[in-house]
Amino acid sequence: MRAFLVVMDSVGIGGAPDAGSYFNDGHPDTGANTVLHIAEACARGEAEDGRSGKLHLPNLDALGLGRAVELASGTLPPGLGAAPRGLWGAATERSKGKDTPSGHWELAGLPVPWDWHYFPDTQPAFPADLMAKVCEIAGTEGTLANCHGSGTVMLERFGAEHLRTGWPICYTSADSVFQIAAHEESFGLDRLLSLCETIAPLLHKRKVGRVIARPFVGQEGHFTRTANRHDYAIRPPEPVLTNWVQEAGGTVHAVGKIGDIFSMEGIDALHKGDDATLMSHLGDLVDNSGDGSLTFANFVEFDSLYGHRRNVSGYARALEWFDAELGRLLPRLRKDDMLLITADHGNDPTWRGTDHTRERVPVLVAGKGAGCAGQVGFADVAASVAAHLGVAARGAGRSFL
Ligand SMILES: O=P(O)(O)O[C@H]1O[C@H](CO)[C@@H](O)[C@H]1O
Ligand SMILES: [Mn+2]
Ligand SMILES: [Mn+2]
Repeated sequence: MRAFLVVMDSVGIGGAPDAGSYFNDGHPDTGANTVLHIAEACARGEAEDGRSGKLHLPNLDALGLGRAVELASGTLPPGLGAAPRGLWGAATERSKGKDTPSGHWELAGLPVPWDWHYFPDTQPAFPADLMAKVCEIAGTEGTLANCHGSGTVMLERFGAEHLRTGWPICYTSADSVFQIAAHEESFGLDRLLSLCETIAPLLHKRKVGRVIARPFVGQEGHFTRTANRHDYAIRPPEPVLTNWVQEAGGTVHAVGKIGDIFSMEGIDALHKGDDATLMSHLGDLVDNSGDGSLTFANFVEFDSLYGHRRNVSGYARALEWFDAELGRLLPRLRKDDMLLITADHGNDPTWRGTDHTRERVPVLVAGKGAGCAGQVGFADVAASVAAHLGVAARGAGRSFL
């Protein structure tokens, strides 16, 4: 018996009761709904780049995706809504944060027990003592940006100046993050990573969730970010699902960003790469992982390549790719395995701004029961995975199995 917990990063389904307390460009997230709005854009023929027509997700829908959107938000997305054959529901987050660590920690049984520190959307956004420390560690006379912004826009605005001055580009978002972009060759990748690692404890002490290194390459007008991004995240303050499973003797495989998000807490093996590579790692683990193991996977490209970039066609393509891959994975599960698909927050590509959107998320379970689990909490996911593996859950949730 094994468990596969798969997070489709940012694949929200609307309906969050507290969406009005979260913002994009100063406007509340009320009404944001990632899956519904993508499906509606597809049905209107407005997502035709590299794909065509209605959103086609037969495998996710057969697990209950369409019905989960309806349960979460009251509207059935066009093209979805088949009668689910497994156990399905919608989960509501209670942590005060619509970012990746908040979502994943709560899915792993630990609602965030504090208020994250967010930097104000002012210029400068960062306190002077912090920037002085960055300069001291980097050995530069100054820094660039010092504001809220989208990473690709930051490179367009400050990339050339960065090459001229050698100063690191420091920016943030609606999340509790401190991001540093620097050129891999002219500034140096190792130097950027060591700067981020050295400054991280100072930020963590102030309850900033993550320092993110954002290396890039290229010349003015053609800057591109590389896969060498690295997140330095606060360590979860209490044991989470990965620890519970590991302490009970099960092997824990982390696929994708999971290692970073949990600071490697309770993780035995790490499998990294772009989403296509991660899917082949997940396939290998479905074929070969041992009895009692937990595989915890995050597929980030929905969010990083399409959600933040407000690219509706790209997001639809990524969903359709994932769905087709899922169709190849499901028949390979063993009869007592459970595969649970969920998400960590929303990132509605039709919404204003470039930040995440506060939403409910789908809970789609293959291999374990059938029917509607109803409205559940994020932490109930951890309790259910633990229950399936026969491991004692110590978190805030209750099993819906
Ligand atoms: O715009 P980019 O640099 O992709 O940054 C995004 O990525 C961060 C971490 O997921 C988010 O907080 C958002 O700022
Ligand atoms: Mn995320
Ligand atoms: Mn994101």
